[in-house]
Amino acid sequence: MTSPLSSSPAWKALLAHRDALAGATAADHWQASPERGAAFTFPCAGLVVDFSKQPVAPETLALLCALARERQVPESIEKLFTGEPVNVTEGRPALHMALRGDEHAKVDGVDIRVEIQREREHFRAFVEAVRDGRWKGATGKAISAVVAIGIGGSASGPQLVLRALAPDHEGPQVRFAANIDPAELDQALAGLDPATTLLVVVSKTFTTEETMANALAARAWLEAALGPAALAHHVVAATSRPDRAIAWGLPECNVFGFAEWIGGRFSLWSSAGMPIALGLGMAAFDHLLAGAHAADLEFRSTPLERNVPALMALIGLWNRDALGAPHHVMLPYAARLEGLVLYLQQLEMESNGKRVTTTGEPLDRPTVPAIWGAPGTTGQHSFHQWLHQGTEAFACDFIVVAKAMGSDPDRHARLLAHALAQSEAFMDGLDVPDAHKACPGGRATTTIVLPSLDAMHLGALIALYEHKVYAQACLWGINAFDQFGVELGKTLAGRILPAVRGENAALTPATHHLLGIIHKLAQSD
Ligand SMILES: O=P(O)(O)OC[C@H]1O[C@](O)(CO)[C@@H](O)[C@@H]1O
Repeated sequence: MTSPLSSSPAWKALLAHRDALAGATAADHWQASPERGAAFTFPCAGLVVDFSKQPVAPETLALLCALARERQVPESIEKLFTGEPVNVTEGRPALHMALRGDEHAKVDGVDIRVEIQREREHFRAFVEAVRDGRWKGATGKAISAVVAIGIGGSASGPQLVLRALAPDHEGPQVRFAANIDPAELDQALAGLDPATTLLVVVSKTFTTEETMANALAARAWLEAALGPAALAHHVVAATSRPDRAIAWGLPECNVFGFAEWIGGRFSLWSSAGMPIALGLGMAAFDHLLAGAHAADLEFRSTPLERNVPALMALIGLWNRDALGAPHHVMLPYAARLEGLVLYLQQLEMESNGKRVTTTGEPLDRPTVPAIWGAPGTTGQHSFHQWLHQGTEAFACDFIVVAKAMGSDPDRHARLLAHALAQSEAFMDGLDVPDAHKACPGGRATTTIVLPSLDAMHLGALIALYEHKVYAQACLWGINAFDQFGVELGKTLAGRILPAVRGENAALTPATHHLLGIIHKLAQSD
């Protein structure tokens, strides 16, 4: 049984400390200690993370680290890296780090490095053949476009990375189709020539409804133009169930495997990252892995007091559970990091959106806050009003890139000025007599600075958040690696579908009522 946080002596000490702080904000702490910048800023894997605008005093960090020790976070980190079955409900390890470093040797007594190496070589040879034109389509033409079909963790990582890095790399254009809404695949295929298009079906399970329906439709599009024999030249799969991909009709050599102990939302480092490697090249893919590996090494070996992912987790817990902030807003000040918000929503909310402990007892504290956001400066003209003058408590992460991206250093300077201005405004607010114009300030923010937006630093950034999520799960005593909550909707959709199609199906009165409205409107002129 995992003991509840509220009975923990370290947690009680933190709550007493919170009460003693009497609502002191980061601005108050800055006023008391103008040197605090250096004390609350830490490097990690080439990034620099500034926690100085968080409402924490040195003693807060010390107490949070004591809590982490009491909750055995260092031991849990070691369990993660040594391949213990930290995914307790599914009885398996979560060893995505093994895809980006070779110090993780064994699962169930078997040396996993051999299989990882074999899969990576198969993957590398294929990616290079496609990119240099040796891989030919059914009519002898090289591939110039890739359509990646997958959803959730089988899409959002590659989408994030490609949107961030494709402008700096040559390669085939890569499009995505995730949603079962036919509009999405139609749009992804629009204007493409089947003879020069490669379909990459990414699905850990190879059963996900959206992916399988889209894959079938895309296959029909291909075969209508090139005939059934084209499949072997134009479709590949990345999956942990190669048997299913082969049964679906793919030749074995077109199927790129990855292990079952790689969770979907942690899979971009595996063959599920195929769209990344095809779009950017193997060198960039290797750099992405290297950046993440650097973050892994630091997470595993740095003492808690300077361990950035652990501090992100602890300060997140402080804001969520001690100060009661139900929102965590992600503000990448880089248009090319647009995909980060959706990616982090799945990573954090699918992992830690839980209400029971690893042993099934109800939790006595709230878990992950709602994760949402948008790139700055776009979001400034949308929800920032709510952030500055709304009534809800939130914490926020700024992600900024120091070196200019794009064609115009001056607009990059303006972008940075806005990031700095927002972070200052959130902390200091505006104290004026006109209540309509006053901003309370006192908002908690962390700023993560990337020297430049490249594969290495992006890999490190993603790994920081992965490890934050795990450390936070350890603090709450929950399993970050399952997602049983998503199953209910899938089962119900399967039951309701016949009725939507006009066939017989038992519906609840409420669903019957709503479907009646939809059917009526669908038939109206
Ligand atoms: O890769 P698969 O098996 O198609 O699953 C896609 C996604 O569906 C989920 O299982 C549930 O949304 C995610 O965890 C996963 O990333």
